[in-house]
Amino acid sequence: MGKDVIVACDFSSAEATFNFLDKFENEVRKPFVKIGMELFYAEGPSIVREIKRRGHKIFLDLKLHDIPNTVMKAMRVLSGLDVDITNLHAAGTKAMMQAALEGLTRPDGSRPLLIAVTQLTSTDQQAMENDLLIKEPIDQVVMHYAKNAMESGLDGVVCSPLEAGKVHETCGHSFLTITPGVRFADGDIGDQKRVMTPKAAKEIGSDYIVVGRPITAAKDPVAAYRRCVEEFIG
Ligand SMILES: O=C(O)c1cc(=O)[nH]c(=O)n1[C@@H]1O[C@H](COP(=O)(O)O)[C@@H](O)[C@H]1O
Repeated sequence: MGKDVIVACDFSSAEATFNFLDKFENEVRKPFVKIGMELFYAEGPSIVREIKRRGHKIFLDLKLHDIPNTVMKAMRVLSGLDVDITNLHAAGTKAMMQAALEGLTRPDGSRPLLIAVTQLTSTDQQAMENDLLIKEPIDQVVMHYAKNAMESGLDGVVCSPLEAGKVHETCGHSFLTITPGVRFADGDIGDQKRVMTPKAAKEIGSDYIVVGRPITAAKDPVAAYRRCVEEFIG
């Protein structure tokens, strides 16, 4: 899979999601779709099958974080869904990540890509220090979690584009960086803290950008998607 723009379909129903995806029917590049907690909790596994049937690649973003046995068994269930990428929190430890990988691997050896969330892009240094009591600089924490994920056999991390270059330096260029926290230069940041433009994310070497509201809340979502593709892929 090459560089791509992943569209976060943070909607509360299948109807709203398909109304949105219908707008992209004539696009040459079919959007890579992220299904997150809101949509998955509302519609269940059937939404994954329906979006897949329409020919979209899928990143199932449920951010698992629990004891290793629970995550292993949950991942075993998710391995029955035909998704391309799924994720968990690196903070769950290496033991949890290894158990997740075991659960996600199907009897024939195939599996979706497994990606670890490092520090959420809505977290800044101040929140890390005050709320989480983590005193190290945020990029060092991200690199440490990225190394843990790599040593656990995962395929990459979710981080801010700000950290993507350093993750590749630390973990190699085939270790994927999937980067939310993306905003146009003239856009509203909202609850995100560590942000970059699609163009800057390209320059720093992100493999995928994840973009939600700048596309879903735009007056013309297709134009906003094309702008992301143009800036990030060219
Ligand atoms: O795992 C994620 O996708 C994720 C991790 C992270 O650190 N930050 C983050 O924003 N996300 C997701 O990326 C999307 C970003 O959406 P917007 O802020 O609307 O562009 C949301 O669906 C988030 O759940």
